[in-house]
Amino acid sequence: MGIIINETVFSPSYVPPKLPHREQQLQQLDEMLSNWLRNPGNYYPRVTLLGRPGTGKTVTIRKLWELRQNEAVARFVYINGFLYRNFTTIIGEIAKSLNIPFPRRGLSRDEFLALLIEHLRERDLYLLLVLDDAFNFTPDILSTFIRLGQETDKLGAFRIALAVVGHSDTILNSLDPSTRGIMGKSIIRFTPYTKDQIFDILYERAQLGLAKGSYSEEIIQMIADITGAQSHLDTSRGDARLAIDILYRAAHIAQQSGRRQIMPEDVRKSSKEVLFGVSEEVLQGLPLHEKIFLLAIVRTLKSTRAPYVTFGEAEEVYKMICEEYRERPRVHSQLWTYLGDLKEKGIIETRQNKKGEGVRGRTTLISIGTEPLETLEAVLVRMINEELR
Ligand SMILES: Nc1ncnc2c1ncn2[C@@H]1O[C@H](COP(=O)(O)OP(=O)(O)OP(=O)(O)O)[C@@H](O)[C@H]1O
Repeated sequence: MGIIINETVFSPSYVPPKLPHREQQLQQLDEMLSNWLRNPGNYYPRVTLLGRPGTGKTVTIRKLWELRQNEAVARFVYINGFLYRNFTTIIGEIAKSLNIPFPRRGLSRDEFLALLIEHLRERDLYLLLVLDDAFNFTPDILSTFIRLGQETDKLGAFRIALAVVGHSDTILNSLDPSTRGIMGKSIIRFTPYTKDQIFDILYERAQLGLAKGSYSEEIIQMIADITGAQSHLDTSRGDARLAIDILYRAAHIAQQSGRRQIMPEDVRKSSKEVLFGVSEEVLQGLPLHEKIFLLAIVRTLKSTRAPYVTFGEAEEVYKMICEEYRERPRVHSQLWTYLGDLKEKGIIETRQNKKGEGVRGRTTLISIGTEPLETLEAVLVRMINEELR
């Protein structure tokens, strides 16, 4: 049996049974929408979901629908802004998902909109319209659909609830003030996932999709470390999609090589496929002893085949390499400075060990997640040799 036991778990449209760390957002959405979904028509609910890519906006709104669809009178209509950008394709797609016969062209925008509302009234349909990745729409088109929800039919019913999904406030700021006013302040924010949060998400996904025993907590942690944000304010990371992708690719690589377990090197390879690896220029710019220290980390990781090494282990190996090269080792505190710099440059990751990880006391654990060790070692050795020649 292979490592990946359920492919669908890794597909983009999959909605997992649980959404760790999105309980609050889900509840907010529920409060804003579920009454209307059950008993629509009296008002126009609208909400904006904002957050960086991969922070769970789409999956959270899909989850809300999954939870409420049985009791809902309204329908769910999902429009992806990457796929449908101009007015006629959007309105055509709405009609298609409601099974409404609709002319493709020949009407003005206002006529199309009036026709849609009329069809909704005739068939007594209500819809929760989700405009995902709405930054792909021009402000003009977005405004049109925001305003559409304000229209009532002949009987005075509001037929539409609207969820606009985007990456940042820019999407609202680009609207004219009165349309922005319609969306109001009902914004739900999705902050970048921290390392611990990504860990939880990945662990659940691994349990659902991978064979038992094919992954270790350390492997999951390793991926969480390279993809998770340092804090909720760190917007350069925190993308759950990327993390899941790396896990999937690593599983695939391990499976392809006929193994039953994912190894750290699989993670390095797969993350290199999706992240930018370490550039040679950055390596070249490091001081000689920072290079040697990095080489020590690489060699320790290689020889132990573990995802992490301790600072102490790396320091030992560093001293040995210095001896080889007949270099005087730099002092302990200098190595700490190097470590900080290597981390800053995204070449290594560090974290404090947790209890029971087989290391006594609190130690700093060092890992390299984005570059296969072989290549890194070869490049470093070449650079160090050149410098010492
Ligand atoms: N809290 C979570 N629990 C489990 N899986 C999650 C969670 N958040 C995100 N994911 C998963 O991460 C991936 C990306 O999530 P999603 O598509 O919802 O992100 P998004 O914020 O809509 O991103 P984008 O702005 O790029 O569209 C999906 O596979 C989703 O299932």
